[in-house]
Amino acid sequence: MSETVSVPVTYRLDQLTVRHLAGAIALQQIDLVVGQGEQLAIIGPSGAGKTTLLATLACAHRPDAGRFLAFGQDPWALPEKARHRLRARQFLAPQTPPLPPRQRVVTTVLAARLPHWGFWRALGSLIKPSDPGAAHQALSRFGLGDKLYARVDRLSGGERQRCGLARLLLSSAEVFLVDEPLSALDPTLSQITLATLQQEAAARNATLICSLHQVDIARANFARIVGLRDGRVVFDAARADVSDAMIAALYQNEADNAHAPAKHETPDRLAVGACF
Ligand SMILES: Nc1ncnc2c1ncn2[C@@H]1O[C@H](COP(=O)(O)OP(=O)(O)OP(=O)(O)O)[C@@H](O)[C@H]1O
Repeated sequence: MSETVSVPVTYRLDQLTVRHLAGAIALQQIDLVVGQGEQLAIIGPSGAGKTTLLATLACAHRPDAGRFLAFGQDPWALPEKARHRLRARQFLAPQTPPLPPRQRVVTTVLAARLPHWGFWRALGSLIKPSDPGAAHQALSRFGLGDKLYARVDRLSGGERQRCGLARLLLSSAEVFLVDEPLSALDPTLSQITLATLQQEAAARNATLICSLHQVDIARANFARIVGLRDGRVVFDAARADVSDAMIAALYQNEADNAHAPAKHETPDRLAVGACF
């Protein structure tokens, strides 16, 4: 983000370092400024730190060093309740949303409204969905209108992923942090899904930060691209300034490592499944 443009800053990271519980550094010396309403893609090889960065921005993962401000505040200097309120302004959509398997889709999608409902309305909606029309509309935008009353565990992986994103539409979040939303989708659904996310973000001037493995899609659809590798920002540039050589360097040696086991594929993988 250009410092001369006077839009409110959603995130400011200065020399941020993040470790996982095991002690391994996942992000190091990250400098990043993201303005309200900006849309940017984070790309980089597997294990680069994309998911960790999104979790950190969502205030789900505490940094170890450096400065982190979300909406101008240091979330980790706030009391827990205030930090929770800050989290509620953001929607973190994980790659595999942790949806209750036996629930109907309509109930799952409407859960995005729970923070705004009182106890009795929330309880009542579990028995009789309180606004199925809104859930249907959100699902339809992701091509899932016919799944309103399906059970979550009868959905395909890609349907489940879009069901999680339909929740995002019903949230009141000012920031969408979306982790690999296209990983289980075919090319047509990928286009629909990304267009829906970008339109919704633009319509409510929400900040959209999306991690993507599809480099071509990132370059075609996002004005700003951040390249991460080994936990560091390799480039943070306008799309027009991202060259094929920069992309090649970002993914260099990926093919050599293709058969090595990913070191983060462990059962204790960061639990950032919540949508706030
Ligand atoms: N719970 C965890 N405990 C320890 N290390 C972890 C944990 N989760 C991730 N890591 C490590 O942190 C680094 C960044 O992982 P992260 O999942 O953020 O990368 P990524 O770019 O999202 O990868 P992918 O594209 O494969 O999803 C990796 O080295 C990974 O092994």
